[in-house]
Amino acid sequence: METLKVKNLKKIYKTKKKVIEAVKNISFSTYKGEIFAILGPNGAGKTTTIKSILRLVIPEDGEISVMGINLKKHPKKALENMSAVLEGNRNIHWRLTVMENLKYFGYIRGLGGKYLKNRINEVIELVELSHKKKELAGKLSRGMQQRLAIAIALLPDTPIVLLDEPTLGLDVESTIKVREILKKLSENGKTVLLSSHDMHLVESIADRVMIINDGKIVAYDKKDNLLNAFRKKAYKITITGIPDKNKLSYLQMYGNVYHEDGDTTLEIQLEDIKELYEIFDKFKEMELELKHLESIMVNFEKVFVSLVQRGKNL
Ligand SMILES: Nc1ncnc2c1ncn2[C@@H]1O[C@H](COP(=O)(O)OP(=O)(O)OP(=O)(O)O)[C@@H](O)[C@H]1O
Repeated sequence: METLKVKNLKKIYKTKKKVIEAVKNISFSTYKGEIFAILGPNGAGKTTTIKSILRLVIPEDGEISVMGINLKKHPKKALENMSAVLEGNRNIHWRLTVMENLKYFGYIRGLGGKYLKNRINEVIELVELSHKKKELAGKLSRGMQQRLAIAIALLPDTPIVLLDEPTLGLDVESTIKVREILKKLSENGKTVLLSSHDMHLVESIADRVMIINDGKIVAYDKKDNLLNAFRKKAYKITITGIPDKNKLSYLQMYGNVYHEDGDTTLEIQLEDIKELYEIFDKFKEMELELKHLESIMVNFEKVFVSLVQRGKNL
């Protein structure tokens, strides 16, 4: 079931000095029970996309619907279906305890009575902060504060949860905890939309990924498809021995060359698998002996760097 639909989103910021096209023309959908990650370098437009969905910024163009409800026409109704954890610590009150924070923000959101009491117990357990109920939020570790912010956002039990850089600045242990929480949310049928720089987070939990750069979509697919497409085109070729300088510089035109156990290894990325056969023909011609061929192990970081920083297409 489609939960969010974003079509041709455009957002321009105008400052005195310049006009910034933060989001140029972005379209995507999210579905029930999935973790959808927006990945991109600094300034790519991730936060702007999330804020547009939450109507915290008003886009110049595009259509957004939330659970089938048009956000522009029925903002209140559409927004009721989403909760969000934005960057920074402003989501919690440092001078209130964990419990007080949950009650306070629950009341602000119009929740109360039995529902709020039960829901507080559920979310506090989910984020594993039951043992810190009476602790001042300001005294918690950064990771626990983030878990509290997530718990607060979850109080209204909405079908969609948006998180901007949920693991930014967290240590490894807290990152793993947040990862587990997000996984549980998706297993419970929620749509989890997150933005991140954190390749490990995306690799470990995202179902689908949208990579954006400079306000535009660079890739939009299932995470496994992105990894597989890349895997098919990245190879490590070992050549027997160490060829002369001329042949070495020829190899270097193709990619990264290094020596290992008296042999020579070439790492290449191909646009098309056909190129591999052309390379083998050329090797024959140059009397280079092919010893071994294997696909390179790829992680998401490699996919990301290749797509964004080198501007290569899969
Ligand atoms: N309020 C604003 N006024 C002017 N320009 C802005 C504003 N907010 C964002 N921008 C600019 O819009 C572009 C996209 O910013 P955005 O914060 O959406 O990117 P991001 O991918 O979330 O990056 P980061 O990871 O650094 O937060 C950047 O060039 C940024 O400088």
